[in-house]
Formats: sequence, structure tokens, C-alpha cells
Amino acid sequence: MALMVDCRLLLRKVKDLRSLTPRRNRVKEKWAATRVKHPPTRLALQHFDATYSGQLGKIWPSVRVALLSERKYGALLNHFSNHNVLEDLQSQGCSDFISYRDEEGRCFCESTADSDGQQPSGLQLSPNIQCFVFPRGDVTRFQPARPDLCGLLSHYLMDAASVLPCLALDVQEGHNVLDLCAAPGGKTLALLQTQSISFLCVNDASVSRTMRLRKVLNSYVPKEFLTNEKLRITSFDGTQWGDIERNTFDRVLVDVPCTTDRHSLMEDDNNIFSKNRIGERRRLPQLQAELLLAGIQAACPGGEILYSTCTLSQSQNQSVVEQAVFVARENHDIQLQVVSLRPLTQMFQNTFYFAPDLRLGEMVLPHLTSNFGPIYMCKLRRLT
Ligand SMILES: C[S@@+](CC[C@H](N)C(=O)[O-])C[C@H]1O[C@@H](n2cnc3c(N)ncnc32)[C@H](O)[C@@H]1O
Repeated sequence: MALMVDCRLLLRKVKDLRSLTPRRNRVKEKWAATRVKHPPTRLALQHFDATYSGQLGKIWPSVRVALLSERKYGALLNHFSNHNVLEDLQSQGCSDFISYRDEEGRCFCESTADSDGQQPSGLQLSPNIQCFVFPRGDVTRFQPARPDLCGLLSHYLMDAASVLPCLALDVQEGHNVLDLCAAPGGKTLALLQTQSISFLCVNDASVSRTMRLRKVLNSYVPKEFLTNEKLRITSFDGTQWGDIERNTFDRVLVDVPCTTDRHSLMEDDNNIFSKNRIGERRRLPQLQAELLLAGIQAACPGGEILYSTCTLSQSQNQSVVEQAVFVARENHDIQLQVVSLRPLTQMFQNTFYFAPDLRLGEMVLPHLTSNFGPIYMCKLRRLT
């Protein structure tokens, strides 16, 4: 009997010991079980290799290596801030890539139509949009922005290529402007720098991102520019805009959600290539076309619409524009003209590496010597 009790005690002890000792192994097993076998970043790279090698041909390896490397930023100067950061930036070797055009002696004047038949843009750049960049090949990081005495920050860090859609939109004095997918607000801020806008409507379907947009605006723009008479901030589904407000705006920016190629290769968090977001990713071109169509309907006849993404994907870029133009004509009797952005690309070819021979629109390709983008943009003018 005593022997049996001893045996039971011994067995219990061994069990207890087992449950205690292999702690490290258990952690290892758990880690192995929860580890993602195919991280979204790797899935994204596989997807890009499969699609972009065909689309971009022999330039894909150069674009690929740039996408996987340290990106470059630009510092959008905030003219509402009294903090004079200009000298500081210049002393670090940065220059404003936009005003650089003057030293080159070039100008944005009405030119003849392109060989591809697109109409010339004739855009005039606002002298108030200034974006500083380090020289080619230099990926030095910018200092964080500093507040002035009123608390307004000196500059906003963003991909310098993201300023191009704002320049291409060509906002003029007294314009009513809609920024349909605006958060977190880099492009809104660039548009506000022009100080030409009569009324600006900024929208983003995501409530949390709209809150971020509000914070950005409050950190950069004085209160007198954010009154209800000058600015409206909403959180609507932009695809419905055509039903809310048609034929209204002189300029519409449609900067749609996309596969955000650079982010998808770098961050596993919130990655659109994760398995649970496959459906959302597949629906993107349809959502983008609906947003662009809504933007087209929101513009007034004669008004201009700028479609932009930060993906290289043809099916999210050119194909979306073609689909929206087709539906606008067939279903809504709206005729559109593609406006050439070639003058813009010629102007900034020293700063950005533009895709050669795109059949529709223009695209900044990432390159190790100027690691901005990708940014795709296409401009449309409403004829009817
Ligand atoms: C590329 S981001 C916009 C970036 C912004 N223009 C900027 O420069 O900071 C796309 C935005 O579209 C928003 N979005 C997604 N679906 C939308 C919809 N149906 N209507 C309006 N906005 C939408 C997302 O919340 C996201 O903030």
C-alpha cells in the first residue's frame, strides 16, 4: 500500500516537473504555430514580381530594388507657419524642387497637343507650393517639424512625388475644390498652401482617418482658414458623392485607396496582401472606378479631375480611368477629355524618374537615384 502511494506521488511529481521544465520548448512550439508562414510583405513581393515584370519589362529590377530600399521624403513648406525653416533646409543642402524650374528657364505655358493626341495642360503652378528635397541619391532624413509661437508646424514630411497631383490639379483663384479621399491630409495641405481656394471640401470615408486629417489641419493651418465658410470636412462614402452634389466643383482630387505598393512591401501590419484582405484587394479597381466616376459627376462642366494612386498596377491606374470615362459617357452623358501632363513631367524630370511611354496619364517610378513614388496620375477635363 505504502509503495503504491509512493508510486502515485512520484508520478504526480514527474507530471508536475514536466509541466514546469519544458517552458522554453512550449514557447517555441507556440511561436512556431502562430508564426505567419507567408507574411503579407512576401506575398506582395511575389504578386509584384508576377505582374510588374510583365508590365514594366526590363526596368522592373531597378524599380524593385528601389521599392525595397530606403525611400526619400520631401518637406512641404507650411506658409502659414512663422517658423522660418527655409534657411535651415538650404544649409542642409536641400532645394525646392518646384521653383527649381525657374533656374532652368522653363515655364508652364500652353503647348501644342502631344503626339498621343492628349490635350496640353496649360497649367500655372502656384508659387506658394514649395517642397524641399535632398539632391539625387541622397536619402538623408529631415528633422521633425517645429512649431512656431502659435503652435503651427513649419513643414510636412511626405513623398515629394505626392505633391505632383496637387500641382497638376492647377487650382486657380476663387476655385471650389473637392478632395474626395483626403486623409491623412498631405495633399489637402499642399492645396491649401496655394491660398487661392474659395471653398474646400475634404472628405474621407474613414472616421478615424478623418480625425487624423483634422489634427493635421489644426497643426498646420490657422483657425481663420478653417471656418465653415471656407472648409467642410465630411466622412461620407465617396462613391455616393455623385448623388449628393453634382456639377459643383472646379477641381476634384480623387486620390484613391490602392495597394500602396511601398507600404505593402515594408509593413506586415495593416497590409492589404494579408490573407484576410484578399476580397478587399480584389474589389479595389471597382471601388476606384466608382470613386473616380463620383468625382467626375461632382465636377462642373469645364471642371478638372485629377485621379491618383501610389501603385504601379495598370489595373488600378489606366484601366480604372478607362472604365470611369466609359461609364461617364455611356451612362451619364458626360464627355471627358484627357489632359496631358507631359509639360509637368518635362519640368520635373531632374527630380523624378517618370515611366516612359505610358498610354494614359503619367507615373513616377521609384529609382535608387530618386527614390520617390510610385505615384500615378491622370487628369481629365469635363467637356459636358
Ligand atoms: C491614398 S489615401 C488618401 C491620401 C490623402 N489624399 C493624402 O494625401 O494624405 C486613400 C484614402 O481613401 C479613403 N477611402 C477609402 N474608401 C473610401 C470611400 N469609399 N470614400 C472616401 N474615401 C475612401 C481611405 O480611408 C484613405 O484615407
